[in-house]
Amino acid sequence: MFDGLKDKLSGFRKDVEESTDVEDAEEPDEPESAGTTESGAAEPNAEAPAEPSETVDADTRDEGDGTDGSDDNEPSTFQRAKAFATGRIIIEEEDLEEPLWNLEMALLESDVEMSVAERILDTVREKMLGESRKQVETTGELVEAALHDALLDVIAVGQFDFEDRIAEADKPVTIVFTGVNGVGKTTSIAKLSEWLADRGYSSVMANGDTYRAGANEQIREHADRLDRELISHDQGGDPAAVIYDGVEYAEANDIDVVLGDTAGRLHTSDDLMAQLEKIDRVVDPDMTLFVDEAVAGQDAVNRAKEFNDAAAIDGAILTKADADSSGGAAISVAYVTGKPILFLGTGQGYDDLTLFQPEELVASLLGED
Ligand SMILES: Nc1nc2c(ncn2[C@@H]2O[C@H](COP(=O)(O)OP(=O)(O)OP(=O)(O)O)[C@@H](O)[C@H]2O)c(=O)[nH]1
Repeated sequence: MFDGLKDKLSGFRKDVEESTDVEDAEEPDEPESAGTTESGAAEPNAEAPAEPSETVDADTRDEGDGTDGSDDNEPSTFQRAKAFATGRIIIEEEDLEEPLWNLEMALLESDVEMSVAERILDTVREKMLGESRKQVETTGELVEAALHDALLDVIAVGQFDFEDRIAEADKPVTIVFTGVNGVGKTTSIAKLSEWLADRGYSSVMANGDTYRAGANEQIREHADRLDRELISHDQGGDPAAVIYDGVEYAEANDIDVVLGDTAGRLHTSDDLMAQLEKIDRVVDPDMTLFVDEAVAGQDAVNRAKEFNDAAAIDGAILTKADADSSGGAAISVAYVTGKPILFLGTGQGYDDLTLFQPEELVASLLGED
């Protein structure tokens, strides 16, 4: 999952390391950095000899000089001071120019939305040139920390605990699903029904997609396989009325959650809005979830924005993440809509629905797990 993006992010780390290595190699063989660094920080040890041939990552090796008698495995205060004094863990703006340009291109190629890529670059730049550089020991760690914060900043927008939300809401909880056809919306409803059952919540499906021929049969197959009740009306019926019947059924039968499908995009966003507004008026759903496929990349991001503009969504489910190498939609949807991704679809089975956890995704993208 998202392997292309993982490779590109590790490319940035290498770029920065190479760019700072070149700088080191070019440094003059004198301790002329004594005084004040470009950042204005005072030199902790102006006597430290410069060692221009060393790379950034070698700077914390204990050279056995015994200056402060510290543990062999720990970089000594002297060594940290020396690294700092010789500028080896200080990243200059110019060191970042080319790596950041490459990173921007890599993000855009991975279908990360433009404003999201810019936000990531701004955060990386700020973290790498800012105070945090003093707390890390190598360029690799600095890049890692900056990317971690920058990715989390965009991915975790609006996150809430879905399970808590279900647990705390009055029952039945009504969830309406919206999104274009063909992206895995119906399968996701079935998967969520199973996910809820695994956590002790019963659910009923209501087919508000009264627009498309064959929609009833399609969702019926899932309902039958999972042994769930399905509420449906004939094609051409009123979607709000179907979901209303679903809520009535849930109330009468002590069912915890109503999962209401809808017809997705109608002819215009006015139609869509009118449909969802009517559902809002008639059943006042607890959540409206937008479903799209991760593999659609930039198209999925644009649709998420469109649907959120037409009728506010509460969160998103990205399907087919198992088949997506780029990761652009997973990185971008929350930042662009202000609403969180709540689940990833990770396969065709009913169990292939994974709660979206920003920290875990970032760790996996950066190879930290
Ligand atoms: N690999 C993979 N396939 C998926 C995933 N989710 C759905 N699919 C497959 O995508 C295909 C379309 O799924 P459906 O749920 O039928 O999608 P749909 O026709 O868009 O449903 P509607 O949106 O209601 O029209 C099916 O073959 C699903 O098995 C997923 O997370 N990973």
